[in-house]
Amino acid sequence: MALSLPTQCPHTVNPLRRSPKPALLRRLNHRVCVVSAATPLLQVNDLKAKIVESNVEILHGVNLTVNQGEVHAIMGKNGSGKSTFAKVLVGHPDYEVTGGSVVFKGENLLEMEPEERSLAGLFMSFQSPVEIPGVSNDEFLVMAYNARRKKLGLPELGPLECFSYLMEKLQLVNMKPDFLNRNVNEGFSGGERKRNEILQLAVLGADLAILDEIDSGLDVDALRDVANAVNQILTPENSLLMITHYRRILDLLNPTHVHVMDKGKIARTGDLSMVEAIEAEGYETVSSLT
Ligand SMILES: Nc1ncnc2c1ncn2[C@@H]1O[C@H](COP(=O)(O)OP(=O)(O)OP(=O)(O)O)[C@@H](O)[C@H]1O
Repeated sequence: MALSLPTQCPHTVNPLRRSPKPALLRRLNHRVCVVSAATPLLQVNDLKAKIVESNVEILHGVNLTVNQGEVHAIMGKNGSGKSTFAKVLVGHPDYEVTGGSVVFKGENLLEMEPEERSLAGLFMSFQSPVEIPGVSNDEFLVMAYNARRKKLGLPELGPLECFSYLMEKLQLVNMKPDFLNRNVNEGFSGGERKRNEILQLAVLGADLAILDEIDSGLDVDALRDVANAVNQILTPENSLLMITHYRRILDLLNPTHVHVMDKGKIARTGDLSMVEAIEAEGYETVSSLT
């Protein structure tokens, strides 16, 4: 079966979010669609990258533009390069960029160190969040948050202000305060680690949040909490790039764009209707069009 072109405008308003500033209202396929001012946040052009250790190229020319206020989902077969793409964006040392460009907020992202990328407003939640033995969650969050405030030219928060700020964010992700005293991810269950990643995102804030399979291993209540929190974190000024295999989270986060990655490239871009076709027919449907 051939995939049809999107029947839904990729800029269709997410009812759970504040509307982007409309530059133009257009009626398309009987749906009202807000075309945003389209301020680019991330511009990836023909990005190629290899594994440092083996010299094997995994990304063979990725093209992607994420504008402010957009929610993008990347799907694709196991091993198609989704996580590699996300890790290359945050500067993971296992990979070397061999071609192409990445511009983030008008700056050459590839020239920045991983820490600079984070301070510039890029956040990534890894598929398997790591433990940081000996560092408590609250110490870690306060240190990282104050570093980001410093970068933004804001004064650091003192212990009392930090405590109330962290409590507010804990409530947002529906986590118990005990988690603040525990070492980062040490002894956390798989689902607790994922929730803790969203706590980090809520505390630090981000212009672009990359969530790699944040939904894997979450029970239904945790998935709802995580999606609610992410929907509250999203504004018309920031954006989300999520990697997922499942429709459940897409229904909760209502992406403006859905991409399918295949063999290290974005093979197809559409909307949620494309996910229905994939679920019915599998990824071969998409591959056959590339
Ligand atoms: N550091 C590495 N060392 C060896 N092989 C790697 C490394 N990183 C990625 N690969 C290989 O690159 C390919 C793409 O991996 P990647 O994790 O990006 O896929 P994915 O699309 O995220 O898959 P999944 O849906 O299973 O999570 C795979 O074949 C993987 O084995």
